[in-house]
Amino acid sequence: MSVMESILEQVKKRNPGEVEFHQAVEEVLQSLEPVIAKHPEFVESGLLERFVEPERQIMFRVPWLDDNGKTQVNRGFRVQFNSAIGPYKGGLRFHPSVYLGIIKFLGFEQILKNSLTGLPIGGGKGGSDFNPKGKSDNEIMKFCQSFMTELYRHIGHDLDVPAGDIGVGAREIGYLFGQYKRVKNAYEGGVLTGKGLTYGGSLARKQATGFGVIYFTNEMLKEHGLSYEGKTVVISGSGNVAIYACEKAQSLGAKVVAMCDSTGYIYDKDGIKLDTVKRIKEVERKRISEYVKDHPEAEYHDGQKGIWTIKCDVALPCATQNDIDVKEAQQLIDNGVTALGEGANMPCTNEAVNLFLDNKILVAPAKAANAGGVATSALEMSQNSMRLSWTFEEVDEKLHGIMVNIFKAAKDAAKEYGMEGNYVAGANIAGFLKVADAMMAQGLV
Ligand SMILES: NC(=O)C1=CN([C@@H]2O[C@H](COP(=O)(O)OP(=O)(O)OC[C@H]3O[C@@H](n4cnc5c(N)ncnc54)[C@H](O)[C@@H]3O)[C@@H](O)[C@H]2O)C=CC1
Ligand SMILES: O=C(O)CCC(=O)C(=O)O
Repeated sequence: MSVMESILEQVKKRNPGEVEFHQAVEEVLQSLEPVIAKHPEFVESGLLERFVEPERQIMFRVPWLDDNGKTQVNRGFRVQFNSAIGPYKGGLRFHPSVYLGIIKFLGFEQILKNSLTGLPIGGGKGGSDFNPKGKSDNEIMKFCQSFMTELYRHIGHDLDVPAGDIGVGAREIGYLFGQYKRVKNAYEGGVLTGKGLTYGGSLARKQATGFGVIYFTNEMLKEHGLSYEGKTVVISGSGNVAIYACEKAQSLGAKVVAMCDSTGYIYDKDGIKLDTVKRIKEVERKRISEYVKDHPEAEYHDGQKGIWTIKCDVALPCATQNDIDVKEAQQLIDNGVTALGEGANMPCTNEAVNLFLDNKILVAPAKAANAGGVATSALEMSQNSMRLSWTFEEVDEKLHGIMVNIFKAAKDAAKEYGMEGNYVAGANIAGFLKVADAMMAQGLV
């Protein structure tokens, strides 16, 4: 049994049933085979065994009263995975599917993603199995207050800095920040990112992940003599990442023809009218099916997976994990897809990614392509420390520069390790080397 196989076996044994975490670890370990061959000291020092084991995992009860005065109990999580290069940093996800395995896979991916940004941030992730869908504002606030009443003792601007993810946007961050300030009796702006603009948030954070996906994929397309101009694009999701990926792709001349939510997808052959999607999702918080009321020429279809049967040049999964399996990947390939940009975290199964790569489809991996969000969170932390605010253009320019650098790092690492054009392996290797170097320097901790 190889070193990597035995580490993966150990991960499966130690974390039974946490299939998403196993999947994320397996994918990364595979890419690191050539790194280990070049760096036997990583094996000798047991670095990989430490790399796949979170530094700390916190699970807690979150009791709250619903609008009927009934007690509800959810479970809260924060996995502080790796602090070799900076304080733990990563979002909070509120979704009924959340359990320790999901948070652990997200925290693990966050280590490498945050390293790729070139900024001093370690990896962590948190969340709850709380379902915000259908809850009143009052219930969301009560839940957030109860969640923070426990979480506050585990976070801090030099310790662990949460932000948003699925189900956690500006509204939730506001309630979480308010409660943190109250229980700590201190205004510590840098303890959360994704804050509102009136209390320490950064311009362009809202747009950053989606814009970053397009900046990264655009670099990848350019490298292969292509561009977004005139390309047909399909985007899964209609949340924060999907909306701003759509906006930037459209501004580069692409035609985005489809988007979805967890119930179904819309197909507008003339191009999605993004203002309508923003109103439905950001203001009214309704279903994507509402779109066809404004645009009867468009189609709505129940079931979200059907979106991948639509012919496109570029596919951008921006919803959730394992959205694209082998079946959907094959449909995209048969329909002539050229490039895939992962906006969501781990939106493709490992088998689907390998199928794309075997068919010479360009793949922009999530850890690199969606790193613009956390990078801009780190820029928000910098502004909080300096007690000043940059303009939208300043932040956007820095974000663009970061995404260009990440592409170059992934490209160069892939080439150096004999896998030219494989940005999946390149991103894993480039992200890992920095963390591994810091872990070696810091000794057995
Ligand atoms: N918000 C951020 O800054 C970042 C988010 N991400 C990732 O991007 C993805 C989307 O996150 P956000 O846009 O922030 O969340 P969001 O809560 O704003 O939107 C989530 C979207 O995904 C859809 N969705 C959720 N579960 C689904 C399912 N089972 N099937 C189909 N669609 C589903 C929702 O309907 C919604 O359109 C997630 O994988 C998240 O981890 C990655 C980097 C940063
Ligand atoms: O902005 C952040 O700190 C985290 C964003 C996030 O959760 C992610 O990159 O997946």
